[in-house]
Amino acid sequence: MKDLAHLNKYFRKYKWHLILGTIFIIVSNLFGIVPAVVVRYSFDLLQRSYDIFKAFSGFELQSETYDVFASSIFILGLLILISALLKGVFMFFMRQTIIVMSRHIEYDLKNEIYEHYQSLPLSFYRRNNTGDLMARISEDVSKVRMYVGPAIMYGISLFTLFAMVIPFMFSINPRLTLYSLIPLPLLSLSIYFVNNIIDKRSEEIQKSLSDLSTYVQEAFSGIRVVKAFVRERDMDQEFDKASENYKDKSLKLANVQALFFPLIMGLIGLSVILTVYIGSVEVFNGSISTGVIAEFIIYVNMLTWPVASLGWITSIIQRAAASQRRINEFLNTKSEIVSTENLSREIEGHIRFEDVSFNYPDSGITALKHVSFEISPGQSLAIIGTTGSGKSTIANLICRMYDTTDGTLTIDGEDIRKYSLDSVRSQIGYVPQDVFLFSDTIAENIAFGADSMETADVHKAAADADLLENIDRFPNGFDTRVGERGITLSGGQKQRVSIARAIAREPKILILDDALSAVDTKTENAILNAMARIMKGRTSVIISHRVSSAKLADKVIMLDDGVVLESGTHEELLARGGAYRELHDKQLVSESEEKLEI
Ligand SMILES: Nc1ncnc2c1ncn2[C@@H]1O[C@H](COP(=O)(O)OP(=O)(O)OP(=O)(O)O)[C@@H](O)[C@H]1O
Repeated sequence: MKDLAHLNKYFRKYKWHLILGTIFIIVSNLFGIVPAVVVRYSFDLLQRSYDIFKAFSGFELQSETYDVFASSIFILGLLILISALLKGVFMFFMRQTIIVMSRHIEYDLKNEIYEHYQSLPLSFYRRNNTGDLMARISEDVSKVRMYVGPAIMYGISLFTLFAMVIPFMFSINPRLTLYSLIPLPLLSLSIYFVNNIIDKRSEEIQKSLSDLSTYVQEAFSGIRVVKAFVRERDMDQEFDKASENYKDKSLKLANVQALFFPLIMGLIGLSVILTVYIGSVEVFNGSISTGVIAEFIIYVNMLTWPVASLGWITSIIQRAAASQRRINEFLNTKSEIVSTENLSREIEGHIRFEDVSFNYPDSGITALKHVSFEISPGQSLAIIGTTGSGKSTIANLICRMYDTTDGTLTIDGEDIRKYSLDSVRSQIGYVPQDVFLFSDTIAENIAFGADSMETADVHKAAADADLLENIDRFPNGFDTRVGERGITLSGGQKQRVSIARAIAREPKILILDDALSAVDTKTENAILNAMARIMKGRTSVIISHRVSSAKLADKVIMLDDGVVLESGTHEELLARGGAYRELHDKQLVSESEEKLEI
């Protein structure tokens, strides 16, 4: 329950909704009680009028007695109608305040979680899967909303109604009150249990539905592989299985739901029978009038729903507490990547790694061992190495996705930790290894890195990334939508959109992480030449498996298993005749073989 305390700040924020809502609940309950009292008066009036009516039998006055009775009943009926109307009006206000408050809190909480997610480091995203992140911001928040909305509303209503009605009933007749209320706790308990079963089964359904959608999503994003390997029938059968599982779970839920209403109706019926029986005994004893029986039946009906909702409210609160616990778990996760001095300034692009070692926090893998190198402002550095040698890790450290385990990384002579994260990252153009495009237009994808960008700048970036010719061939040009994750573009086109996005923001440091792997050597050369022009006065880091990417760089370092094997210029390394030379010769041979095959 203490987990729900996180929401108190929101109750404070929306205190007027809560206070007004409570007042509306009390007033609407008051207007609910009035008809019951009026019904008692009406019954008693009927009894007395009938006695008088009989006594005047055969006299002229008899019809007058009837007229008086009829007009009194009319007024009482009108009173009931007005009370019902006013109750309805105040119920409307009650929902307009409390349920509206719950929607505001839901909105605020979602924003709070989303904002917090964004501040968390990459390691957090590696530890938690996307499904879990999404579930906490959608399903868990919805469960919490049920607590701040309906549960609070029905809880206050229940409390105020009990406080008003039960003492009133006792003041009329304690024995009848006790008997008519006996089945109600039973009702509350059974609803609590049935509701728990319903919730558990609903959760199972939710889980099988999410399995089903994950399956479908994966099947469609991998549709190329599915078709190429002719696995459609197999995938069909798998879908059938997942779908059947969902159907079975839904049928099981329908069984319990079918029990819900008969149970409530049965217990209400029991209360009414007890009220009529004990009420009749009391009438015979002369302690109450018959009108009280009718009045009590109304009270029992009035109390039934709130009592029934007690079981429901309890299970909502339990579930909300569990959901809020999960949400708090994420909200209490703090990012260890924080700025020490919030330094925010324009950088020149001087990067220095000093004896840097790095272990990935989750796997414990040592990706870099005592790495040292330096890039002066405006210089370009190529990092060449085999798979898993630690090249992307260097890019991750420069973008401050992680902090070094040992050694220091400085930018313009200042430890990278001193800079504000936004300040560093906004001056870096990063082209990641696994290109990610948003399902938007090409122009929007290129302009993504800036708050606003002129069309001319978008076109210039596309031209520099050697993309213009391709775009001109699309019927909608820059307004071509790239489909989910860029499915409508070729691998090389996607890479070049990603490069255009990075250079469009005119970064001080540009990092290309194996960004030219999907383009041929000719395009690679064209892009690198354009890059040399654009990056004049800016620092660039070109990560690649291919020696051909290193030719134009001012400096080259060769990595192997997290260690810098060789460093120098392309020519120096070739002349040295070491590992770089070996790789160069091997790649030269395979390239000429490829050309021969063509
Ligand atoms: N997020 C991660 N969590 C744990 N270990 C990682 C993570 N990313 C990379 N590694 C490990 O760190 C080592 C270096 O990986 P890195 O991605 O830097 O290599 P790379 O040289 O860029 O390889 P490639 O050229 O294949 O992309 C590898 O052994 C890899 O398994």
